[in-house]
Amino acid sequence: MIHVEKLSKQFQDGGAYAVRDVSFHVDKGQIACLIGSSGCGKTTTLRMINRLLEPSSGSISINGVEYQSSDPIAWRRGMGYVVQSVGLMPHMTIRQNIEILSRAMGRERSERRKRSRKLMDMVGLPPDGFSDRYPDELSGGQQQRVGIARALMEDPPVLLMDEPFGALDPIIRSSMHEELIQLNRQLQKTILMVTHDMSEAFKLGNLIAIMDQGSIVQQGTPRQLIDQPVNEFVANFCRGAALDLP
Ligand SMILES: Nc1ncnc2c1ncn2[C@@H]1O[C@H](COP(=O)(O)OP(=O)(O)OP(=O)(O)O)[C@@H](O)[C@H]1O
Repeated sequence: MIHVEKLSKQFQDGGAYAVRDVSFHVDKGQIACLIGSSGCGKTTTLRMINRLLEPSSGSISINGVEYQSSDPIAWRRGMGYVVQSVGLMPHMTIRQNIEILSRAMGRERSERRKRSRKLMDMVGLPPDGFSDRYPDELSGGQQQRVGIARALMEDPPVLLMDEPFGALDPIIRSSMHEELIQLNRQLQKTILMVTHDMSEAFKLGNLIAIMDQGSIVQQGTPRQLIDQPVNEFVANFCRGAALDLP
């Protein structure tokens, strides 16, 4: 579904690589996690997939369509993007925030209403109580749910998530994890998530790619990484988080 091949990014010609020769494949319905320490190239990889950044080299395809051969706007509409800061419009109600893209696309009001209400229910924000509230009247976890509903509004097959739960306290974070797993069982989206939390990656990811200095050091299922780490760096990453695995 998401196929990335030898993707690289240098922000300056001849400069250091922010991302170097990154390749991975995420199947439909899977959740893949990119994990690594700060500055290792996770966000840059996600931004290239969303075409917010032009790769220096390499290829990306979604469902067999190469990004070079597709229109950037159409490409971006095929994926929802959820970021840690959520980025809700403070002067718009929750419903308006969720509907923002479909309104810009000229979808009919009744169709929009129906879909945004369904999504609010799905992410655990009953529409009768939340539709007309403003973002600053919601908790961090509730705002994050709005961000997820907004990303799903146009029903994109792919969800890109950049540290979506990073700002949440551990208890809310854990319940958001459960909800994301449930949601994905229902919707069968293909999710690529950036995190720096290995427990989160182990809990959510069918595929985990550990990055260091722009490159993937190892990728595999949680079990593969724990049982066959390629080096001490991977073993260290897995050590603490592995205790939570069944
Ligand atoms: N616009 C830019 N211009 C120049 N260098 C950049 C730019 N954006 C990112 N970089 C550099 O690219 C490297 C990778 O950054 P990136 O944001 O992808 O890391 P990250 O793994 O997402 O980090 P974090 O976990 O801290 O968000 C870093 O060295 C960063 O300084």
